[in-house]
Amino acid sequence: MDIFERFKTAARADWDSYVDHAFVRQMADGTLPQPAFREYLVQDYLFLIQFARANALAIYKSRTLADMRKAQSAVSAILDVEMDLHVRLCARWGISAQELEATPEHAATVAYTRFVLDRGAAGDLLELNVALSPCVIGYAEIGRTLLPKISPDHPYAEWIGEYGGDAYQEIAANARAYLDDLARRFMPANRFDELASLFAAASRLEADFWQMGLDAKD
Ligand SMILES: Cc1ncc(C[n+]2csc(CCO)c2C)c(N)n1
Repeated sequence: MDIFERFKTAARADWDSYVDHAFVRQMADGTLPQPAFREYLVQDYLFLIQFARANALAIYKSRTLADMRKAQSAVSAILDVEMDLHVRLCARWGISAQELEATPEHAATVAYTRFVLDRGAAGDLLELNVALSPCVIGYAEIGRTLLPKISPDHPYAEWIGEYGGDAYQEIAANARAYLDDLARRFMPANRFDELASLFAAASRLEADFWQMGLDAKD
């Protein structure tokens, strides 16, 4: 069992509240109201900006060039690829770049991203990567579960195809292997419980992020 599987098992209820959230179920069956998805998209843009900062923090927390390069490639993936993809997806949903820039962060966005940045700032490279892992790896799990259930004309096919597709599955598999490597290097047995509760907290904050979308009023 790799470390990610051990965290998931220890945090089962919180993990399920995230990957099996009502937002995800409604996205899967196509009943998710469009305003909920739009609210999610706008806040996810703001989330990604902070997520890039958290990966930049991982460069600073690294003590080897190999670790610095891992974090650097995550930063460039977000800044050079993911942000553009996201802005284009938003445009197809009628959300302009100006609207993305002008919208303030929702409390759920602030809570999640600043929690990750704070734990990362106070802790070591492993702690920061544990805080980031539900985000990176959870989306691959959700995409993989949803992809076989949808047809190409499904309203959320593009989002599901992105995260369920081979390219993203490989990114997440690499992140999972890297987390395992970090745990082998930096996690004595007596650190497991503390890191598992950090993993559980990040999973709950992901669930709250979905809930923010569902609570959106048009
Ligand atoms: C709330 C929220 N959680 C996770 C992701 C997934 N995610 C975040 S950054 C990134 C790119 C990794 O290189 C991916 C896939 C998201 N977008 N929004």
